Amino acid sequence: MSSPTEIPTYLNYINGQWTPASTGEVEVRSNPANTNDKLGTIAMSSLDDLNLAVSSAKQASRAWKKLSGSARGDYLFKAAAILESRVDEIAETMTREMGKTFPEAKGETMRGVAILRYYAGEGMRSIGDVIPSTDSEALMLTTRVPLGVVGVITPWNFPVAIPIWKMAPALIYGNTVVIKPAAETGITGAKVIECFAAAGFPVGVVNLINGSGPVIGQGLVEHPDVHGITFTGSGAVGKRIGQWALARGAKYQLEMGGKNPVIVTADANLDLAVEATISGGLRSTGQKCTATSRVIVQSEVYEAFQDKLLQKVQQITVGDGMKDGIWMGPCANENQLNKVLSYIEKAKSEGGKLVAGGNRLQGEGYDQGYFVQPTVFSDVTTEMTIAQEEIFGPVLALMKVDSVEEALALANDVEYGLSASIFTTRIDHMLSFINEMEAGLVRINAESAGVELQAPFGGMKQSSSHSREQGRAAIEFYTSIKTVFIKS
Ligand SMILES: NC(=O)C1=CN([C@@H]2O[C@H](COP(=O)(O)OP(=O)(O)OC[C@H]3O[C@@H](n4cnc5c(N)ncnc54)[C@H](OP(=O)(O)O)[C@@H]3O)[C@@H](O)[C@H]2O)C=CC1
Ligand SMILES: O=C(O)CCC(=O)C(=O)O
Repeated sequence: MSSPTEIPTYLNYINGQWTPASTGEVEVRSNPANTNDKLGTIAMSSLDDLNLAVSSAKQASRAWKKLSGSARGDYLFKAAAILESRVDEIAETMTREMGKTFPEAKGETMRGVAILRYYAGEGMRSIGDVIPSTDSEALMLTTRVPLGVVGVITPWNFPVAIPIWKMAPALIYGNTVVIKPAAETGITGAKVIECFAAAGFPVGVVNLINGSGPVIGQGLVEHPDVHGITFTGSGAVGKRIGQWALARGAKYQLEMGGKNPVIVTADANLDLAVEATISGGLRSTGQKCTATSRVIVQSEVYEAFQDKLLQKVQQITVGDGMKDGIWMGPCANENQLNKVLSYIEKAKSEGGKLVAGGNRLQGEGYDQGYFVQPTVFSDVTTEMTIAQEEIFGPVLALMKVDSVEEALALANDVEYGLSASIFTTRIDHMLSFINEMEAGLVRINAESAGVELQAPFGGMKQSSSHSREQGRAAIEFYTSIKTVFIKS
């Protein structure tokens, strides 16, 4: 642990240089498992700094887009190798900066490596179609061109994977990038960019600017030289970003919240369903947009499922994610802790039956951190706040239904539509679920979280701007189609 006078300062990365903010202001980052542990400071930038970052990205754009896809891919392969070589150090920074356990942080960092390699390969794949022309002497085809400068605004909950799954496709398809990571995880963000810098990307192709959302985030969205904005975070901020971007004709992509259900039918393998509910709902302290938060169980197995679930929940070890044997870390920050505690109080006052947890953890090892017990409510009904709003914490709401039809109606009775799971052994239930569930990601006999980098990811309803990230789907956002007609 460093003393406050020794902590390092993480600068912006603009035009190939590590640069302090013109304001001279910094913000200290501390460990949510132990707030006495200070990791370092990040720059709190101004719009002047942002203008420099965007102008550097704009200047780099012409030469970057002229490179072949395979040449751009080589830079991504180099960044992947460097990130992989620093996996332990970057994962430890992530754990100390936002609380996720070290094994999870390591898994996420390796996922970043895999995403970089996947998109490096994209530089060699087809980007268009040949379309028969009505003129037999002409050739008609589509190609794709980059947007130009892409602004990337990312949250704190996946501080390596999300920046990379936005930057890697932006770069491989020929865009230059200005990223503003959540200030909450500005140091992890800076370390990711160190890997890009060390990979030797041409000056200005990748720029990092730390600062607050309302200043730097909004400034990026409103900047006339930023042609595309990709955002993951809250619905409230996302919707405003969409409006600002639309108002000036910029392309935008928003990934926002979820209120993801798991349906457990009477014929389900209950042990499997319990494992997946715990993993999907409580890993990362429930701070995933894909986290399970509603567990809709058929009445025949409701009591048996609840008993098994509670037994497993009691075994969860909560503590500092750097320690061996800890399964669940703290909430990422004080706001998150307070948000979770207030939803717990609301659930109690609205008639939810608290059957596990419900409190902030106190005592040795807990007092300097933002720890909350894994919490389960039973007898939750759909009009209750905890059945409707995203909590982003380790809280599960159990709901009882009499039929699979009722389960599906309940599962769809929210404004979100990101991910959903069903546990069943019956093919007719699987098919009803696939057809009727209003979610971008439907999973059968598997937890609601867990995204594969090569598949499209995104939500329906209020969960996204209806675009998809990751896999080949990313090309749709990061490029424009150009239709070409050639005749001699
Ligand atoms: N879908 C998901 O994966 C996520 C969902 N959330 C949900 O949002 C809740 C609140 O979390 P929070 O971190 O406050 O989420 P925000 O939506 O505020 O933050 C996400 C990103 O947007 C930036 N931002 C904030 N305000 C603006 C703005 N006016 N213009 C442009 N960018 C802005 C933030 O910057 P900065 O933080 O540096 O100010 C951060 O980089 C969570 O409890 C959870 O419910 C949160 C994170 C991820
Ligand atoms: O489930 C996952 O792996 C991805 C979750 C995610 O994208 C998010 O929480 O923002």
